[in-house]
Amino acid sequence: MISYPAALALLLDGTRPLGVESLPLASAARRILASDVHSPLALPSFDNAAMDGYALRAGGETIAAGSIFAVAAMQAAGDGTPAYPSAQACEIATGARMPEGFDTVVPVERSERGSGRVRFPAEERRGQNVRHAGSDIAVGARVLHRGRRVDAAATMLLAALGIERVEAFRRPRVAIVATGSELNAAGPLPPAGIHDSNGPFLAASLTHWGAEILSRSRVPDAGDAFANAMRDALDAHADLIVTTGAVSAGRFDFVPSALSALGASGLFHKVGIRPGKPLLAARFDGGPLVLALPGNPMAVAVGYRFFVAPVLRAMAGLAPERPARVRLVAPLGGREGLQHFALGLLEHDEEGWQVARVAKAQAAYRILPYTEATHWLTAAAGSDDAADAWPLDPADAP
Ligand SMILES: Nc1nc2c(c(=O)[nH]1)N[C@H]1C(S)=C(S)[C@@H](COP(=O)(O)OP(=O)(O)OC[C@H]3O[C@@H](n4cnc5c(N)ncnc54)[C@H](O)[C@@H]3O)O[C@H]1N2
Ligand code: MOO
Repeated sequence: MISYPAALALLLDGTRPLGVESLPLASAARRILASDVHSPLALPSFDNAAMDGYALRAGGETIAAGSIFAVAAMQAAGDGTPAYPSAQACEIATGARMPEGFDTVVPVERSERGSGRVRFPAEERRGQNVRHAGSDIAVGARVLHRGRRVDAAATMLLAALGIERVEAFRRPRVAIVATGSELNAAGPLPPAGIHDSNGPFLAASLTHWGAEILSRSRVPDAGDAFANAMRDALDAHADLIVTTGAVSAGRFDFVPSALSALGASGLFHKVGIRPGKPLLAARFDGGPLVLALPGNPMAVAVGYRFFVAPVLRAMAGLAPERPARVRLVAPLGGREGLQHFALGLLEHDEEGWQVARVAKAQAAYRILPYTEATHWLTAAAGSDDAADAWPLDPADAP
């Protein structure tokens, strides 16, 4: 049986970054940048006031308490007047451009206004409350890296720089096939029926990642439906097909033989992990990778998190994810020789340090602990009281 690191290496070896497309910023939310972004502007682009108040030419290092200045003008945000050559002081709004030669802003709360003049009762420092051009970002600086997700913060930055289009990796095209004659859509169930939860889970996870879902089907354990779903996915030029169920050792576990009958070459079947051991990977020559996840819900969650997600990262040109190392409240446990993926909760100890606890009552068929967990935990090399912690959803990983 192949180990998890060896299985992952096989998958990543055969995965290349997808193509690149240019997108308007408004359509780029959650996409992954395919090239570095350099700033076309300085930010701020001009010296401006950090407070509503009075812009001054200070003269010396300080402005003595009780100083009186003549007020010549009002500089509002958006005003383009470059200079007031004969003025000592002008009223100014937060964000308004500092007129040429003005170097200091005194907030309005520390001023006493008279007619045509202003008095400052306390001593003030030269240079205060001015936001200098380029003090956030210099022209030409590399501000976002290739591989960065266009999240809300990146969107704010790109918009501030006036960048209208970005280069992003094409979205991976994924087909989802849930197998099982027991599966039903939401609604009343027949006596031995269950609701399909793996299909909706994968669709939600992949959508959140930013994949394009080509199709999501539910097929019984007999007949041609599975083969037809595979052919449809091939015709639609899927990059990846994710199936669930029918991959283990039982009489109805037809997925391995069906895939090989369709011409897919097996990469591995059964991995030294728990849960998710019966997982299978195959590839259609010149076509999509197939990840056939075992049917139990936690085998699907692990299959998505530790097999599908690393492939999605590689398709977006991203380096492998690095987990955080956390202190464990109690050892992870688990059987020797298998790599265990345990649901965990990051909590705070009495002193406020973050520590990890393994979620109670985990089993491959139990869904409730998954909804209560915050992270996946795996054993950290050489330590019983530490673990590697992976955000529950890989879309949240940097
Ligand atoms: N004799 C053996 N039996 C089993 C083995 C084994 O090695 N030898 N492995 C066990 C493990 S581990 C797992 S995991 C399961 C995986 O089996 P399959 O991939 O063949 O999956 P199914 O038998 O089709 O389903 C397993 C389980 O999951 C439920 N299921 C399936 N699809 C869905 C879905 N879309 N939504 C919700 N639940 C689903 C299904 O009803 C079964 O209860 O096999 C063990 N057995
Ligand atoms: O993958 Mo199975 O769910 O290990 O029990």
